[in-house]
Amino acid sequence: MKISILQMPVAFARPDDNIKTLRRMVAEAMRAEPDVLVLPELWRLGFYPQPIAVHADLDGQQSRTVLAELARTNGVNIVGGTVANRREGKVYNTCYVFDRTGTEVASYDKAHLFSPSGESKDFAAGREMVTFRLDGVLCGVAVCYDVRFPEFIRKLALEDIAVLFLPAAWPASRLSHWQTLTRARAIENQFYVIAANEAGTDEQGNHLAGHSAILDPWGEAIAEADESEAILTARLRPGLRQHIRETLNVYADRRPELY
Ligand SMILES: O=C(O)CCC(=O)C(=O)O
Repeated sequence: MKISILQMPVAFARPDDNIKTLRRMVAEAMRAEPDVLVLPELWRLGFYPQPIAVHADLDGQQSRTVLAELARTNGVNIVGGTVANRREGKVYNTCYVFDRTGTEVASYDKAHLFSPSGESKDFAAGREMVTFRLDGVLCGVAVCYDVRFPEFIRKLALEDIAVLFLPAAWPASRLSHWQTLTRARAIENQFYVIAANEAGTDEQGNHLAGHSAILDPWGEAIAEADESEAILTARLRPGLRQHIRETLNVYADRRPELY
């Protein structure tokens, strides 16, 4: 499986400009013939204009239409970052996933909302973990702040996912946390982590960390971006996870009766 992360620079509260950037970057990324494209968190708006209910995409319709079309016309799977979407009077921070035919195969509402920035007041929290298959590979998704909750990620790991997608809008001021936590989740769970962050500084002065990375199940970054706009591509090795688990099998040595 070949994966390309689109480390997008996001224009604050300007969906049409962001959709243009997305289309440009998808066209460029497709030259490497990836199997999966991965977008960052809140790529349509930035993190995040208020009141969010006014800016949010109604039931994700605009975003889902664009993502489904890009998946279908390019014949590529898309893990669509996240989109603020309004449904039943609430706003969720949701990741939509599409297969190569443009069919939506999963959607995940971010479960842990970042209270320091007020996200937990403005958004409603998801209530479910989500797994899905892309080209037959079992995958899971978590969003940004979710990475700070290892018990949540471990639950996804116990579903036996091979790849964790992690769209984010992670600030530059906590870059070391981003790098450490994403790597730790890959090492402790022995799966691939596809950490897809935004790039640049938006009009509100939010300085995003960039540094998207593709981490293998040994915790090595097989591809890593710097701070600026980037398309980051790497091929996952199908046998590596199995090999690592045969060498150092933390799953066999767990003591769940103690915790
Ligand atoms: O956990 C952090 O430091 C950043 C989290 C965040 O920005 C988010 O969840 O959107």
